[in-house]
Amino acid sequence: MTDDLVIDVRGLTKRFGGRTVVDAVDLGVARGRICGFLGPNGSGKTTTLRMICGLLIPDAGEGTVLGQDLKTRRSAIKARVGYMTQKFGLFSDLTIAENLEFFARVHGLPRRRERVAEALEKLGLATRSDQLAGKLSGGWKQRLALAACVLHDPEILLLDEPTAGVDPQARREFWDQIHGLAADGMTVLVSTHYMDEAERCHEIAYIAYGRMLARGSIAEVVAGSGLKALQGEGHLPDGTGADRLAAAIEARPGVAMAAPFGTALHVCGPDMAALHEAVAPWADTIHFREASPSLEDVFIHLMRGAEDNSVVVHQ
Ligand SMILES: Nc1ncnc2c1ncn2[C@@H]1O[C@H](COP(=O)(O)OP(=O)(O)OP(=O)(O)O)[C@@H](O)[C@H]1O
Repeated sequence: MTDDLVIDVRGLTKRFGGRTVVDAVDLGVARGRICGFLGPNGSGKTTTLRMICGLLIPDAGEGTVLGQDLKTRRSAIKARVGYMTQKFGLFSDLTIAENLEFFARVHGLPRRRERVAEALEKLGLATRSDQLAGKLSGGWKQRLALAACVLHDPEILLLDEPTAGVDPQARREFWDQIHGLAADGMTVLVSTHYMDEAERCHEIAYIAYGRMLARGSIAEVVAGSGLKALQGEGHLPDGTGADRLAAAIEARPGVAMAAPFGTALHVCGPDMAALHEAVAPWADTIHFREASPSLEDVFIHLMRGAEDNSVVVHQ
C-alpha cells in the first residue's frame, strides 16, 4: 500500500454476462480526501463502489482498502467502510433516533445508546430525534441515512448519489457535513451527477463506459482535457442572439461542441485558432472571448470520445 492511500486499487474489472461494465479501473484515494466520482448513467460507478466496499467480487484487479487485501479480506473491509446506497432504506414509521438504534443493533454495536447520541449530535439531528423518518424532507432523510452510515465509526464513506433530487440548500448542508467528517479524517468517495458537487470535492475521477478517463483536481482534469473554449455574446443585425447559433457553429470544422448558456454561447474544441476560425463568419457582430472550459464541457467531451460498451458481446 502506498503510504497514505486508504483506497488503492488497480485493474478493477467487472463483467455482467458478455459486458465489461468496469474495465481495468485504477483508483487511489488518500486519507481525509473527498473524491468525487462522476460519469454518465450506467458507466460503472455503483459497481466500482460495491467492489471497493467488498460487496461485489471483482473479476480481475487487485489492491487494498485500508491496507486490507480486496480479494481475501472483504469482511474486514466491510466492517470499516460506510456505504450509502442510492435508495438507502429507512423505516418511515420509526423516529430518527429509533432508526439509528435499529441500525446500531443490526451492526451489533456496543454502547448503542451513546453511539446514537453521538451520531445525532455530529450530524445536527439531535433536536429532531423524535420526528418520524417518513415525515422528513429529502434533505433530512439523506442526513439521517448519512448518520446511519457513520454509526459504526467507519474510516471510509462510499456515497452513491447521496443528494439526488435534494434541493440546493439541503445539498449544501449535506456537503458541509461531508467536509466536517473529512476534516476529522474520514475518506470519502462520492458519486454524483451535479457539477457544483464535483467542485466541492478535493479531487475527481471521471468514468465513462467502464473506463477511467480522467483523474485529479478539477484544474488538472480541465487542463488535461486539452479543451479550449470561446464565449460568444451579442446579437446578429437581424436580432438573432448568440445563443441561437449553437447548431450552425457546432457543424463547423474544429468545433467539438457549442451550447447556449442563457443568452451566451459556449464553443469548445481542441484548438483555439480553429475555434476563432470557426466563429469568424459571426465575429463582426457577436463578441467572442477566450474562456476556460467548464467541467461540464470537459465531461461531455470525454464522454463523446469514449467507446460505448452498452452492446452485449456474446462469447
Ligand atoms: N447485477 C447486475 N447484473 C447485470 N448488469 C448489471 C448489474 N449491475 C449493474 N449492471 C449494469 O452495469 C452497468 C453499470 O451499472 P452501474 O450501476 O455501476 O452504473 P452507474 O455509473 O452507477 O450508473 P448511474 O449513474 O445510473 O447510477 C449498467 O449498464 C448496469 O445495467
